[in-house]
Amino acid sequence: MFMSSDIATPGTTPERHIVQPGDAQHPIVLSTEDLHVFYGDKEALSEGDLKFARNQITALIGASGSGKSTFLRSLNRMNDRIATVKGRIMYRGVDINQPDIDVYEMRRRIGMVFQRPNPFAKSIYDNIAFALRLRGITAKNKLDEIVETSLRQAALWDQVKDELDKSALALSGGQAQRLCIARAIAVKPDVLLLDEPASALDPVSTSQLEDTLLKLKQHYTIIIVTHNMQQAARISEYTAFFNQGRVLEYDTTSQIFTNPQVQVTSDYVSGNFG
Ligand SMILES: Nc1ncnc2c1ncn2[C@@H]1O[C@H](COP(=O)(O)OP(=O)(O)OP(=O)(O)O)[C@@H](O)[C@H]1O
Repeated sequence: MFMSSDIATPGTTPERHIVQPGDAQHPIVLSTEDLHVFYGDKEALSEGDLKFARNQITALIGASGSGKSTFLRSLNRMNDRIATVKGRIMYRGVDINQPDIDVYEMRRRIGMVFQRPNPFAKSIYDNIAFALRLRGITAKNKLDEIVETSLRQAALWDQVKDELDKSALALSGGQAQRLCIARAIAVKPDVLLLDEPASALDPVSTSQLEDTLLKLKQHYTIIIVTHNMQQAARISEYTAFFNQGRVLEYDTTSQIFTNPQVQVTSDYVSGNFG
């Protein structure tokens, strides 16, 4: 089932065009309702009500400062200390933007990978085992199993399996970013948020990361901020176009790139803006 809402007067292009995802095969896992984000008294995000469907990749695109990271970071409450986030963030029927939510546990379900790879100054193995031990998993065979599975899912196992004791700081940028993905998935999240995860990577590492994400979507719901249009087109099913703190267009990625309904989206994806 697809829900569409346009705001337009006859004979003009719409100001906004929102087609939300979701069907029996891809039910909605996460959604935002009446979301507003303020830094001090400045409203950085006002119209960003989106739904995200299971086992799909959604790309968030838009010019610098349009609100993509603000939106993404709100989804697992990374903005709690720096911004006021009003509205509902519904995760599997629960509003996680409520004060009584266990934020630590919520972030286990909704994990995040940042722009710059940020491995801990520990061994490759311990980068993954660290959070597991904190959660009470201490049996060596269990830790070994999860470390291996996570590294395999992140497409890093074959490259590092013989040097798990090596410092993670010695990995290349692309490998370090895949280690950060392995670390995020080791705690068995449901949703993965990625904020420009390839911006510090070379083209080969970027391509490997994209292949990894395409495999990971079998298990996770993925939301990715990217400035790279080709990347959004290559990997995502849905794309949201942000402009000045509002989502102006949300639709299937093929529609956004081949037949955008809003003029500003069209200008942006064709490179005439931003
Ligand atoms: N910590 C902060 N304090 C105050 N204002 C902020 C803060 N972070 C972001 N903003 C402002 O909020 C608006 C949206 O910023 P945001 O980083 O979400 O945009 P973006 O689309 O992710 O940009 P970029 O692509 O450059 O990362 C901008 O006007 C920005 O200056």
